[in-house]
Amino acid sequence: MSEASGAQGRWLLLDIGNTHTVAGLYRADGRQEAETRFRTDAAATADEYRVLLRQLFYDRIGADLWQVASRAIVSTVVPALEAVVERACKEAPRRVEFLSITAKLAREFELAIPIPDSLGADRLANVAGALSLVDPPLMIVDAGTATTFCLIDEGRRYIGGAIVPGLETSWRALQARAARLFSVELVRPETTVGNTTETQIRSGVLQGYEAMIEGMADRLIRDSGLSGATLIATGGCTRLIRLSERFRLEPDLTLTGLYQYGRANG
Ligand SMILES: Nc1ncnc2c1ncn2[C@@H]1O[C@H](COP(=O)(O)OP(=O)(O)OP(=O)(O)O)[C@@H](O)[C@H]1O
Ligand SMILES: CC(C)(CO)[C@@H](O)C(=O)NCCC(=O)O
Ligand SMILES: [K+]
Repeated sequence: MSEASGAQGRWLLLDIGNTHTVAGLYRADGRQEAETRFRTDAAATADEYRVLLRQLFYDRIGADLWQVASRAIVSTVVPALEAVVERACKEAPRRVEFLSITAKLAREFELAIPIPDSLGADRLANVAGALSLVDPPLMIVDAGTATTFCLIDEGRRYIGGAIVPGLETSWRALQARAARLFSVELVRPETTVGNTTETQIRSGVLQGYEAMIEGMADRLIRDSGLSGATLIATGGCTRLIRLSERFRLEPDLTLTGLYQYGRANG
């Protein structure tokens, strides 16, 4: 078998968030070969997506993504980009099957909520990913543009959670409204007691956010009755803060879930 044909049948996994898109190239056996991250542009065209993805992956795998990918599995929380990425796949030089995560697809958990279609595709993927790693009950926190919490009970039922403005989202909102506050590099301070504007911002924005996540986790577990739940954390913001040891960090959780959806569907 030639090198080129040996590298076919890869799965392109795309987690399109409101701020960033994470793209992974996976083998059908679940092994990750490459990952890349770029800004989400809700106005991007199918041609732009195809070229951008080809370039980003060429740097990592030294091959043309569109020659090696056989399918694309996509979670998007930006509705306009679903059709765009589907077209990018359709117009690729070789056939790339397109699968978009919705509440209607086959999955290995139940959605025990009144409006299943309203749940973000990234959260569906997170639940699928978490269940492939640990036994329920479990709670997921994903800290991005928004910070989402998802609760899954012992019977593999998603029962609900919470949505909180993201760390950077809330800090930017405050900067826009407070005339005397200025931008600082978000480096975590060891103490919550700041004695300059700069150190107080670092304390409040970073340690304050940790306190929110730790406190919300306690309340969600208390109110759901899911005592003993395993706590899983993901999202780029988890790099800026330090959560307690009870959180298991899984940076690739959403991609892992997209892979699980791919296995359950086709
Ligand atoms: N690979 C990375 N290297 C350094 N910092 C990162 C990285 N990924 C994320 N971050 C930091 O974490 C923040 C949030 O990242 P993440 O990608 O999870 O969320 P987002 O892009 O803000 O949201 P969304 O996933 O909703 O688009 C970023 O703004 C950045 O400060
Ligand atoms: C909450 C976000 C923005 C997090 O990315 C996304 O999952 C979303 O748009 N969700 C829709 C609302 C919901 O999940 O209930
Ligand atoms: K995300």
